Amino acid sequence: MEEEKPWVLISEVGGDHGYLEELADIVKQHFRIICHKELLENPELHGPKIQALLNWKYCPVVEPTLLRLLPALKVVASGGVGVDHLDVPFINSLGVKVTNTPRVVSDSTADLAMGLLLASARRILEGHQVAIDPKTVHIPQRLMGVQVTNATIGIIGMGEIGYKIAQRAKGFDMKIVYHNRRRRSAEDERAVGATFCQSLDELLGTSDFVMIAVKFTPETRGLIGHRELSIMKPTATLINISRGQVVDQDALVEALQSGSIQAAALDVTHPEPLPRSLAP
Ligand SMILES: O=CC(=O)O
Repeated sequence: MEEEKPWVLISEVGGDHGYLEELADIVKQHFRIICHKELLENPELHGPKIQALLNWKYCPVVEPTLLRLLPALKVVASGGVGVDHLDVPFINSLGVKVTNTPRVVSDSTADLAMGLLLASARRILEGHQVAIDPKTVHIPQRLMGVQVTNATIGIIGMGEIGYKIAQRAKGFDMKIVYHNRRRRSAEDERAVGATFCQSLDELLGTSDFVMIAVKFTPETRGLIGHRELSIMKPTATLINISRGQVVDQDALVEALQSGSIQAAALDVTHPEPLPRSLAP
């Protein structure tokens, strides 16, 4: 019976930040869904029934004022790996657990990382522009791009996703170097042909593609700034699949404008989306 299902709060079904109908239908098999708007219409009535809150990075729903309306809440279940959009200590202090979905998105994130690398190296977006806009001047040499085969990829952060990127890079005959808090086992290194760089600077100075795959933490905030970008080769590309805040964005814009690096391929920015003035 519907009444017996536990109540779960989600932002909305549909809309910009909401759940797709078909996903909400899966949730409905196990839960009674209540949306944010419905809760706020009568928080005294609905708030105490809610035991779970479904969330993900783009869902700006978990604030202290909201959580205080939910005395029976047991879990905030966040889709994806990163939980940096949540104040985990505060949520835990209310006796509420926070869960995420590690591993589920690792393959697709590694695929995307390679997609960005290839799109940038092979000028796929520029080629698309030429194909769809007859006014674009077609200078074939501009679309020649840079070679991926035999180029060096430097992976910063060799966790689950970083390692999967290395596996893919091996398939492209790339030379792989990496920097990580902990060195991977000799067996892991051998399997993908990766060489450990004790120093980040060494990786930055030798890589044609610098791939940022670190977790976003206070230690990795601003990891790549003016100094780090200045060490990179002028022909190098920076790829970021971590979080926008890992890179000093002003420094990156400057490095690109001055030609101190060649290109950047970004899955993440800060803020997201970028204001029109900064968007490419
Ligand atoms: O950005 C996506 C994630 O953290 O899973």
